[in-house]
Amino acid sequence: MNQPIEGNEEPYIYTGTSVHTDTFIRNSLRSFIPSRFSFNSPRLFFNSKATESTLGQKNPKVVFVLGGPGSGKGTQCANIVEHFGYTHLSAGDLLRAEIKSGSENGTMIQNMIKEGKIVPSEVTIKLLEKAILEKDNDKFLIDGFPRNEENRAAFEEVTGIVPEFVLFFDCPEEEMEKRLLGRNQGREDDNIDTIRKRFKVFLESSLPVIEYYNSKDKVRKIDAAKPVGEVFEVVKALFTPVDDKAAA
Ligand SMILES: Nc1ncnc2c1ncn2[C@@H]1O[C@H](COP(=O)(O)OP(=O)(O)O)[C@@H](O)[C@H]1O
Ligand SMILES: O=c1ccn([C@@H]2O[C@H](COP(=O)(O)OP(=O)(O)O)[C@@H](O)[C@H]2O)c(=O)[nH]1
Repeated sequence: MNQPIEGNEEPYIYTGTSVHTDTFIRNSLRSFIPSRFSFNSPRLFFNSKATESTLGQKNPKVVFVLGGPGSGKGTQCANIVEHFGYTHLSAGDLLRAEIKSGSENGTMIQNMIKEGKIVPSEVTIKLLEKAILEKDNDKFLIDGFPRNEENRAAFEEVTGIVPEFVLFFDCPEEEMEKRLLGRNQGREDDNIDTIRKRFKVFLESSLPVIEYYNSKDKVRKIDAAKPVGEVFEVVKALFTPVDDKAAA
């Protein structure tokens, strides 16, 4: 028992079955697993994910909150946090904090935001990962990310996270424009020139992400042009477990 099979000198790491069963599985898998996977990292096989997650053991539940600039994402996230115990991570807030912290990427991020452009995925994903690891919670609202297909694919690849669902706040441009011009948070990008650029980026780059998730039946589209309370009534129903609804 427990003798390595001849010709198999690899260290035994996987502890799920006996050595023989494990060696048999590994030898059987060897013929069709692509060579880029290392047999020294059994976790890559016995995990359902294609690559090792940068989040280690953490496997949080994530809801993406998407919608045009000014559609009310931040406002509704605050309500969801209060009622349902999620942690709110706004990608835009994390990027603005990074500028303020004096980081080496600060100037680049500031210029991108001023132009309404999408910051490189690598930067945003690192900030999101760090925030997820820092918080002692396993339920996150990720607000304003992914903003393009590259963001989406890179995040899934790096973290292994697939969202539970995607909240999409659908709002006409005139309404969003009015809200952004009245937001009054001293944001450098809430001026009419940058707002127009952000709308264009939303239509060209962010809507395809929503279409992608729609094709996977993950999008919950909400009419965000209504007053805050009415929008939240609809949002609330999406977060309330089915059992609770039946009991109510
Ligand atoms: N349903 C709503 N009706 C009217 N104003 C709203 C509504 N939701 C948000 N606002 C206001 O519009 C502005 C933009 O909302 P915000 O939540 O910051 O949007 P986003 O995070 O999508 O950019 C804020 O000043 C907010 O108070
Ligand atoms: O994942 C993100 C989120 C935000 N941004 C930048 O931050 C700006 C503001 O985004 P935020 O979500 O804070 O505000 P919104 O435009 O939705 O009102 C965007 O226009 C982008 O320039 C980015 O590059 N990547």
